Amino acid sequence: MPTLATVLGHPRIGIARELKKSLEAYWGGATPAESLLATAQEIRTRHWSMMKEAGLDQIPCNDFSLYDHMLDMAVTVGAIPPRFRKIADPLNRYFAMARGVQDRGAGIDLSPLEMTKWFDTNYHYIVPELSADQAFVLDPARIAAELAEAQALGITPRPVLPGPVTFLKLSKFADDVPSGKDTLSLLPRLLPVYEELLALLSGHGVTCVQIDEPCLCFDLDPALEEAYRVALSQLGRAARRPSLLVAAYFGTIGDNLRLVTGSGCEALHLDLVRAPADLDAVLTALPAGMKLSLGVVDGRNVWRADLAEAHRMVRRAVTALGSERVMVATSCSLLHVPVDLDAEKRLDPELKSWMAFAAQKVAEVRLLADAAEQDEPQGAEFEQAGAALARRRTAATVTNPAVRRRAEQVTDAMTRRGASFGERSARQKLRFGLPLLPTTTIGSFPQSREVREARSKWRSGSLDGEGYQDFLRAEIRRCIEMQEKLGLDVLVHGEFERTDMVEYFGEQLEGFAFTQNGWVQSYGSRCVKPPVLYGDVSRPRQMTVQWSGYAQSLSKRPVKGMLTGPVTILQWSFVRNDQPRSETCRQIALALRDEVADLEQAGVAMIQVDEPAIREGLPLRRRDWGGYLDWAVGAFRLATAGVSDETQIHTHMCYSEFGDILPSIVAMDADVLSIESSRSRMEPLEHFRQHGYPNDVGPGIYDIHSPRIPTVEEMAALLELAARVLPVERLWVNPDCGLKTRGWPEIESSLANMVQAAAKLRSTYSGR
Ligand SMILES: CN1c2c(nc(N)[nH]c2=O)NC[C@@H]1CNc1ccc(C(=O)N[C@@H](CCC(=O)N[C@@H](CCC(=O)N[C@@H](CCC(=O)O)C(=O)O)C(=O)O)C(=O)O)cc1
Ligand SMILES: N[C@@H](CCS)C(=O)O
Ligand SMILES: [Zn+2]
Repeated sequence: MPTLATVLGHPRIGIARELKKSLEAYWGGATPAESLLATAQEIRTRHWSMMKEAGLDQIPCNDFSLYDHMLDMAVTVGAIPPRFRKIADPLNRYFAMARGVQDRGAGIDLSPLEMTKWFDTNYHYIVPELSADQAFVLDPARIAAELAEAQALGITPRPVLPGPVTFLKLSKFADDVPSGKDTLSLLPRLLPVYEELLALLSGHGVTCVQIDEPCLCFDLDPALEEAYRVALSQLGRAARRPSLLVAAYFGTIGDNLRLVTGSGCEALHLDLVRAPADLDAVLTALPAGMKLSLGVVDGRNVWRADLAEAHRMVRRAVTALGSERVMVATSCSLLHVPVDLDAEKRLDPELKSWMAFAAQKVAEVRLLADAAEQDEPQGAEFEQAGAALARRRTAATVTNPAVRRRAEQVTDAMTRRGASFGERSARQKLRFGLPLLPTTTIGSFPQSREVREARSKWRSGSLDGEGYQDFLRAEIRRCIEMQEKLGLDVLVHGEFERTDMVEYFGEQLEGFAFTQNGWVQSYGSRCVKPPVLYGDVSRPRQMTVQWSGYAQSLSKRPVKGMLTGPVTILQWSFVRNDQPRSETCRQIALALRDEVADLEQAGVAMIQVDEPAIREGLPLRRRDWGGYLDWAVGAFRLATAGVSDETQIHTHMCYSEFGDILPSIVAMDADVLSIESSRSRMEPLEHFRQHGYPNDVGPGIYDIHSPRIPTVEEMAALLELAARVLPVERLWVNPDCGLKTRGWPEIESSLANMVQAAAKLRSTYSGR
């Protein structure tokens, strides 16, 4: 049998974000469920047909989702939290779990499930919420329907399931379950449902199922290791089942390899882009008869594969195992890359020749599988790929000698503020004269339809540069007036000029390129278009001074300058893979350092440098954390430490648990740190207390992910909790994150309540 070609999953939003548009139309009541379901089916059909035509041997199914694949699995195994069970319609219930429901007239207020980062990616999954005595019941309707759809197209579908251990490890218990209980304890109850599902799939003619177990790339504690031992061998022994491909990705499987090799499962997938050294280890350890799927085409980036290098790996595997035991695959699901490079009409042709999106990666996988028997791969495709790579390695557009010289000259002193936080804080207090518990926001205000339309008109030429600038200045003015009216103490300009907090900065910097359709799902219907960082980074002009400077000129209150930090720009871009990420990050930091200096020079006395992605960038293995955190914290400090002691540096983080990297957050030495904390009822602050976090903190008290308007009382209660944990003199009052996804009326009410909540606490604490 020849070497098979496959991928681990496909993007699902559609090249023109059809799923996003259809979802939002359905949620807004503009279209019925049937039209959403029809769009979803069209997208699936198009993608399956494309993969079939490209000649993939096994094609993923059940990797599609209307919102999120972890939420889908929760529904499939019947993990529906009690508060949603009274919603009879399955689709309404599904979206209620994802987004919450509030109908004040009807007295309904259901908070959604939590959402958090999917490993070290910018994708957010819905966290399944389990009860202490959780029972699991199979609901195979969706999987079976999707399978039938795929089979009707004449393809060989390979259903993809989040594996039972990863599913439980990434789940949480509901708040009323006493802490200390491990979700893995539910494994004995969950496994029979997986067995039942496998039997059902087998009955429907499925020959292979992909069990996604990216948690195999973590360091396993004894409980997790035991869970793997039990789960994989129990599934391996299951009586009636298709063959099982256990997929580990996003890192090295390392020693955890033995948990799969000893399991009785038929195949193992490894991420050989992240962990090329795993190949040798697996070739000696793989039991006779077990197949190996080689993740040699990068599912996390947009660069064309080094086909010669990938081919060498395939050859090593084929020589050791025989071609029938080898599959060629992408390193992980293609969820993290855009759909088709051919749709890009404006990219520089040379840069484009270095790149590959999902459709091109599918072709690369096929090509490599076809060449598996050849010692020297032949053909135009291999030659073209080699030539493009050679040109990329020597391209003048990639290297900027001045940037390199400057990066080499960075000194430790450049990463240190002049005075200690205590001294800086005293000077800043004198300068700003802020009240106890100062109120502020995180930066963005609604990206309304008008804002998006104005930008769209400017981009298409129907609004000229001056008109667009006037429009943005009017938005800023309105935003400043509104914040003054609400009584906020520290203002922001509102970020109306940004499409996105990374794309905007990429657009201002040299070394980045942009796509027209390079959308990647971030969560639910929300997408991002990561810029492509291909060369040395420099700042040809000021990026934000005109907006922040203008905003500051409108008010006597301080207006925070607003930048995205170097690690977040790096993390949320498609980054060059021809030099270490640390080097690229340092270049971005230097460009930001210049912007920070210009803001300060322009009279902007508070500057916020957002780093929401710092935790996300953490490698899966703990032994790699120190190296990453050193350069990541160093880059933030390099970007921010050039200012005077009287200039106040803020930073902001969200979407992640920060407890385990607190020493590094302390080392960032920002004067003020705002964090997301309202949904977890200030839980993160306990870590801050334990570690003695020394600088100012703004714990979010307003959940901006939900349209519901928090009351004065509930926000005051959250502040009260915060004040019990940290000194009130070091607390700020703010929402969890930016307000760009919200509407004006709801934020006016919410912020008014937030200001009142601060006033309430201020009167309690100021006399003490
Ligand atoms: C803070 N977050 C971010 C992450 N990653 C980023 N790269 N950026 C982030 O901000 N990761 C963690 C979180 C994730 N959160 C979000 C929140 C919201 C979005 C979001 O709303 N995305 C938008 C796309 C934003 C954008 O680029 N907009 C463009 C294009 C707008 C558009 O669709 N235009 C229309 C025409 C105009 C119209 O009529 O409306 C069109 O092209 O058809 C812009 O503003 O110009 C989304 O739509 O999903 C993402 C992550
Ligand atoms: N300043 C940004 C941070 C988002 S994480 C915003 O307010 O949208
Ligand atoms: Zn945020």
